[in-house]
Amino acid sequence: MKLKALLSHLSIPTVIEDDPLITGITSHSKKVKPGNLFFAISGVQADGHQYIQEAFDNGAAAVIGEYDENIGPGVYIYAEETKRLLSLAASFFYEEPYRKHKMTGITGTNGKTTTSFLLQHILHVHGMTSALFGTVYHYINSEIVKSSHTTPDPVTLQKMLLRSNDEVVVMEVSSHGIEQNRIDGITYDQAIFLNLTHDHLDYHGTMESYFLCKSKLFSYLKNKGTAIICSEGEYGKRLRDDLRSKSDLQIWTYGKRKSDDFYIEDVGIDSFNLVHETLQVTVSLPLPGEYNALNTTAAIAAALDYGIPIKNSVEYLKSFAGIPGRFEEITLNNGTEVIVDYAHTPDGVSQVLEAASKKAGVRPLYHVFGFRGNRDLTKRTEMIKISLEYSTKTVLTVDDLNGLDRDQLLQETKEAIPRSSHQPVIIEDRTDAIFFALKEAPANSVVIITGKGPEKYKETYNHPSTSDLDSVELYQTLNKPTCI
Ligand SMILES: CC(=O)N[C@H]1[C@@H](OP(=O)(O)OP(=O)(O)OC[C@H]2O[C@@H](n3ccc(=O)[nH]c3=O)[C@H](O)[C@@H]2O)O[C@H](CO)[C@@H](O)[C@@H]1O[C@H](C)C(=O)N[C@@H](C)C(=O)N[C@H](CCC(=O)O)C(=O)O
Ligand SMILES: Nc1ncnc2c1ncn2[C@@H]1O[C@H](COP(=O)(O)OP(=O)(O)OP(=O)(O)O)[C@@H](O)[C@H]1O
Repeated sequence: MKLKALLSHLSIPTVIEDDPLITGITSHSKKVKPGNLFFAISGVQADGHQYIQEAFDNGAAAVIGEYDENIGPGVYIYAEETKRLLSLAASFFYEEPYRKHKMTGITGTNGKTTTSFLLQHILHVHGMTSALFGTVYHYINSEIVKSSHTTPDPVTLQKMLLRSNDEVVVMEVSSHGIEQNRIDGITYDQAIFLNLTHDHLDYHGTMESYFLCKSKLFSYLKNKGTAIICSEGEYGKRLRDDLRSKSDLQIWTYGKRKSDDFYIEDVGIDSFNLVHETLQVTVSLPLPGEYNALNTTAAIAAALDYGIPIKNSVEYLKSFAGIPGRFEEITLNNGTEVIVDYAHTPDGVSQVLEAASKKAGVRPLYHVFGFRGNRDLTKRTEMIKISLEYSTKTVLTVDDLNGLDRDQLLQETKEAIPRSSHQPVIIEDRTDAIFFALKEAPANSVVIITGKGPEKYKETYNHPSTSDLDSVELYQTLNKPTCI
């Protein structure tokens, strides 16, 4: 593609003489290959304008930056909002690959992974191929691809859309992805709003700006595209009302009220009732908890929008095999049930502990969790309070240091503990904390470990490169009953 054609698409006015062939697009100077177009971006950690010389040294054909002065030895083009332009340029360069697919974007504080797995399962059993881009992994052309971001950077994202030959692409869309324009240059057929609760305030500052960011996903819908909105919670209702007043979208709500287009009732341990128009069906819960009845309903509604009858989806979900680290269960030799879950927000922890305590009934419930360094500090006290409320014993440990000093994270964790007669136990090493809970919990109890799900431990533990489930399995092995 020629540079001038690309600039014209981006509506960047310029009078340059050269019109070099652009061989690729990047915003990282070290990834520049000869003939690439480099976008200089001012980021959180670094300023791409400092690397323009390096980009030219590596063979950049041209650079687009936000400094209104000629920088470097080659073709430099001034433009505003290089983050947005990078995404638009990548989409145009790869010939708008979203057009090959039916595109689903899923956003919300919690439940994106769960809902995307449920929807993908329905699509597959129905015989539709689908890609999945998300936190646990990306899945393209029936192959698993490692995921470093929930919503990848724009160039990676456009390459993935190009590479995928799948009929549908189901994408988790994070608020970071929206805020950083990673999804610009994509138009969605359907978008799902799951919920909005306390998280990421270190990044968004206030719930209001977090909401405005999340709701922006719906401006990427095509004309008459479908908005599927959970109307539980104030933000879902607000989004529904905002969209109803100013768009020509098909808006479907789901929730616990009869006024919802998809209405759920009688959520039990194993099943719930779903009502849509004149149809009433009993749905077997693919995962425990009322929140999963809502996630399931979102997936069923999305599938219906793609032409899959509700009764079929309900049938297909009976063979759903679960999701790594989302209410993943293992039973110990002494009858104790262990649940590994990814809950890492106050709402997530509250929802999963409610489901776990229903499971436990009168049996003791032990909860092991910790916090990630350098992340939203303001949610921590609330999470500990919720844990103390539901659990017989709370064992606090460390999640990931994420660049923070271990002692500092422990100090911050201690400071987050609310005054209460019922206090948590603190055990620094995560594996030790898990072993402690498994040993201490009487036979036939329930132990829930939250925060990391399937992720491997990183820098902080005595058993690095294991996951919570690995630690539970290691405990089982070490405590095998001996046969006489
Ligand atoms: C805070 C944040 O989100 N940062 C993301 C952002 O980085 P940035 O633009 O601030 O980049 P930067 O590191 O400051 O560098 C600025 C520019 O200089 C360039 N540079 C830098 C160094 C160099 O040698 N040469 C060079 O050209 C960089 O390529 C970049 O263009 O854009 C990058 C490319 O898209 C992301 O990789 C990076 O994600 C960081 C690593 C990250 O951890 N992000 C997390 C918080 C995130 O995005 N998470 C969400 C899920 C959240 C959730 O729901 O839990 C996700 O979608 O994954
Ligand atoms: N609808 C929901 N409402 C509240 N909590 C939920 C909901 N769905 C899932 N959770 C909780 O949140 C945890 C994370 O779920 P999931 O991975 O599906 O969310 P996510 O939005 O993809 O999170 P992330 O983007 O951080 O990976 C689950 O393990 C569960 O404890």
